[in-house]
Amino acid sequence: MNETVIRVESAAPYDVVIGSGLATRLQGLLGDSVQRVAFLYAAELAEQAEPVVQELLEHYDVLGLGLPSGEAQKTVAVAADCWEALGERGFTRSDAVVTFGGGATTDLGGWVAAGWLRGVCVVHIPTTVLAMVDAAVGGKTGVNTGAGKNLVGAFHEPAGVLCDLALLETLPEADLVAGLGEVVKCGFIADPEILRLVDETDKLTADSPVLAELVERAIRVKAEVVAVDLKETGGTDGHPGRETLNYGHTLAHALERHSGYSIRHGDAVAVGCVYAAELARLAGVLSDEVAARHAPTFAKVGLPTTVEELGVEAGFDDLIGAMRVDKKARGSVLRFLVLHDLAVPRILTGPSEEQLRAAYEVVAG
Ligand SMILES: NC(=O)c1ccc[n+]([C@@H]2O[C@H](COP(=O)([O-])OP(=O)(O)OC[C@H]3O[C@@H](n4cnc5c(N)ncnc54)[C@H](O)[C@@H]3O)[C@@H](O)[C@H]2O)c1
Ligand SMILES: O=C(O)C(=O)C[C@@H](O)[C@H](O)[C@H](O)COP(=O)(O)O
Ligand SMILES: [Zn+2]
Repeated sequence: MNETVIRVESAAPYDVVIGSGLATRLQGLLGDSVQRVAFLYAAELAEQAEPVVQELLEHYDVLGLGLPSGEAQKTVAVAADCWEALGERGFTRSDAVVTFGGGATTDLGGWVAAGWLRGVCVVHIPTTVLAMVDAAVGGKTGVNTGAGKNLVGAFHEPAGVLCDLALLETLPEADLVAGLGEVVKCGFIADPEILRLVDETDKLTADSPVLAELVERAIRVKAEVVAVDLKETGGTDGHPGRETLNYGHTLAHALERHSGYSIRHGDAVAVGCVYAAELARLAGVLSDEVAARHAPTFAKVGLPTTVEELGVEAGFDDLIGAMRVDKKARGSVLRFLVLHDLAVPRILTGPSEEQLRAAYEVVAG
């Protein structure tokens, strides 16, 4: 397969490489001064990780750390265990972390790298669609706390991201579909061609060329946004900057927390985007037509579009508390990323409780 390289033009630019059999790229990304590499991998992916481990063993002193499955690894305790292991092995600032797994692993592993000695080199090898198009790119790292999702973390950009599409062959269909939640999100916030491709394609599988194009397009959206506003301080000319990537996430994160993290992030994002579209329509800033395009497009790839389809039992009052710890909130004022049109993202500040509830009725199911 041909390689595609997308450069993230941030303060310390790095490449996102899309291709197959990319392990041999690691040495070039890690540089010559690295002696020790902590290889943080989703333990259930030990077999898929073997070629990467062999490559690392040829060049480095490797500390393998297998992590719990999925969201269970995104805790302060798991990160603390990793830091203890790095300490015992004498990791210095010239050593590095390599992650291998889905978004939960790149978030946790990225934060371990961000925290160790206040920041060491990290390279991500994402193994899910979601991690390739979103979590591994852009340097947001972190873990969950009792109050909610991703509440502790740091911005810590990788030295590179290696997206081996062949790894998607073992990804369960439900996880592949969930990853498309973030891809369709990118279609609405920035690249409507994504929506056209989704509307015109019947089934997206791991080996489909359309999937490869969607992955590439979504990475380009993310790379462009984080290059101009890494730390989410805001955009210019009314563009919300990095907060754009948070479309649908205010409700999504609250639903994830309420479910005890038993639902997939990408599924929750799909419902959250339908909610944000309805909220924007009720606030009078989005047309009926664009709002109505949301649910069918997410549903086209097999994503849920109501809370009922997500399998979560929650009323509005069960969720509003968690929505208030959303990072876009300021004091007691909620701020939502909404659209004024396709690819025209804006912030909606302080919608009324009546609007928040009315929009929820539409997605409740
Ligand atoms: N930092 C960011 O910018 C960012 C962006 C989006 C999402 N996220 C985070 O990413 C997480 C969701 O990531 P996810 O959807 O990748 O889920 P995940 O990391 O929980 O992975 C889902 C499951 O798939 C398994 N898996 C991964 N790759 C596989 C493969 N190739 N074959 C077979 N099984 C495989 C994992 O081990 C896990 O059990 C959430 O915690 C979310 O908050 C972060
Ligand atoms: O990269 C970003 O910025 C995003 O908002 C991308 C989201 O898809 C991702 O889920 C992110 O982790 C959410 O960020 P958070 O700051 O709300 O935790
Ligand atoms: Zn997300």
